Amino acid sequence: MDLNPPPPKSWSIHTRPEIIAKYEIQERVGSGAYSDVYRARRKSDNLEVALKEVHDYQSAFREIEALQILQGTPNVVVLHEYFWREDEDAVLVLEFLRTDLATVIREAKKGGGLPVGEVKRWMIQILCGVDACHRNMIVHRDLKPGNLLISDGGVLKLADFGQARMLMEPGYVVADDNLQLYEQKPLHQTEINQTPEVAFDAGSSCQEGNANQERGSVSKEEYFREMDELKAKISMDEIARETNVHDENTSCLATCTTSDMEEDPFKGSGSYEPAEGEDIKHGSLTSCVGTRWFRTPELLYGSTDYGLEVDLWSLGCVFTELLSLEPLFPGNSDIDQLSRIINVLGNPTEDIWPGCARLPDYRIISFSKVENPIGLEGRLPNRSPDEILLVKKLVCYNPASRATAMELLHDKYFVEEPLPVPISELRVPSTKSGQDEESSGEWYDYNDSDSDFDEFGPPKVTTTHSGFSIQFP
Ligand SMILES: Nc1ncnc2c1ncn2[C@@H]1O[C@H](COP(=O)(O)OP(=O)(O)OP(=O)(O)O)[C@@H](O)[C@H]1O
Repeated sequence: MDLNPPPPKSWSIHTRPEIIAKYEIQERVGSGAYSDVYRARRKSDNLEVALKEVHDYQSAFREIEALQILQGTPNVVVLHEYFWREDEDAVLVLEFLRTDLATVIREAKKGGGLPVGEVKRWMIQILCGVDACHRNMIVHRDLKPGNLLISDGGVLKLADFGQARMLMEPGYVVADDNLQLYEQKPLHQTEINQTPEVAFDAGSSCQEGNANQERGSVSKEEYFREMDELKAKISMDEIARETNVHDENTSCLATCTTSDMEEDPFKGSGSYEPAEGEDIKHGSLTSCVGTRWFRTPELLYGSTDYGLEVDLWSLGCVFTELLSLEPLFPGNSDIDQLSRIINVLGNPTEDIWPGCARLPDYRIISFSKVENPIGLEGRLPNRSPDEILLVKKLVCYNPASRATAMELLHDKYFVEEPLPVPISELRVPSTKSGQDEESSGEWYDYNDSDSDFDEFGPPKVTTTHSGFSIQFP
């Protein structure tokens, strides 16, 4: 007897003729804030794929745009094609990746740790993926172990570009004097899925008579023209929606304006709204991005003109987790998140982080002086000085001081013994287990445990001309 309930008939993906004509949908394998993901087989050649149905327009647009630009990059998930008809959710056809780095970490914790050679190989692959994004001026904004998917052969791929932003016009690629290392990155070509032809369903299907017509690969110019048309269409829709989205200068913490005083001031801390209302031309981005545990201090203090460096902080948190098998800053609210960071790194000041005092929420929330911050050494007690140094290059207050992905790829850590193991020797879990941030069951393990927030006692809230200020004793 089959104990699994039949899938609800209302799932729109099951009723889309253009999709079921080409793909046999097998099971739902995951869901996120804006999407449902299904495992499926392409009928023509039996290829296993992931169908990601994205329920948010902007998130779908961002993911498609970023993945198109990054196509052919070995450490970024492959987008085979996508379907996007008017008035329906976008469905992205992605290569299917069975597991992720969160599962690797969880398994390692159960099974006695990760050998240094494996840690290095995972790190190199992540760095190659992030470097490819940053060369194209794409900021991912949601790097975390659960978004680093892994193929059966051990190739790690950045995924979930729903919050990604392009910081420059498409086509801009950062030059690098030393491309050699990037090209020589020690990936095994045979293990890399060949990038398939990308078919554009969106542009054609929006036009009468062309629905569901694949057109094969198109030139870059044609692609950007299509994207421009799509953007114009989206912006019309957004006008209607922007009346009730975040103000572009409003941070998660800064939901605490005077008019919101009757509401819980920490309400915004769990909010991961898509970055609507952003004005990239004027350098204004939302600070409500990413998953809290991996979110930078500048975002927590409400910055709206940040850059690629936000990914580098997240990368440092991921690396620390690979080394310690514990999340570095598992905050349970944005304020708790900041307090955990301050307990490790000390209070941020203009001396170590020029410009911090000008961040929107820097004066709104102040913490008592932490006399003896435990430092990253304290969070990585059994790791080598080289490993701690590597993490320090990323997990530092001043965004300008964070090392780039390319700089880290050149770090001597990766060429010293023990050397990174070949990809074929990585131990790859055969399935995925749960999620890696506060929405997961694991969150409860951290929720009441060592929250530094508990130590602060009740905050003192004072009304100011711009809102209010919160002082922790
Ligand atoms: N290509 C893929 N192959 C296999 N599983 C995938 C693939 N892409 C996504 N998934 C799984 O589907 C789930 C949701 O995917 P994803 O994180 O991309 O969606 P999201 O709505 O953007 O999520 P989030 O809430 O993290 O922003 C995750 O568990 C992820 O591991």
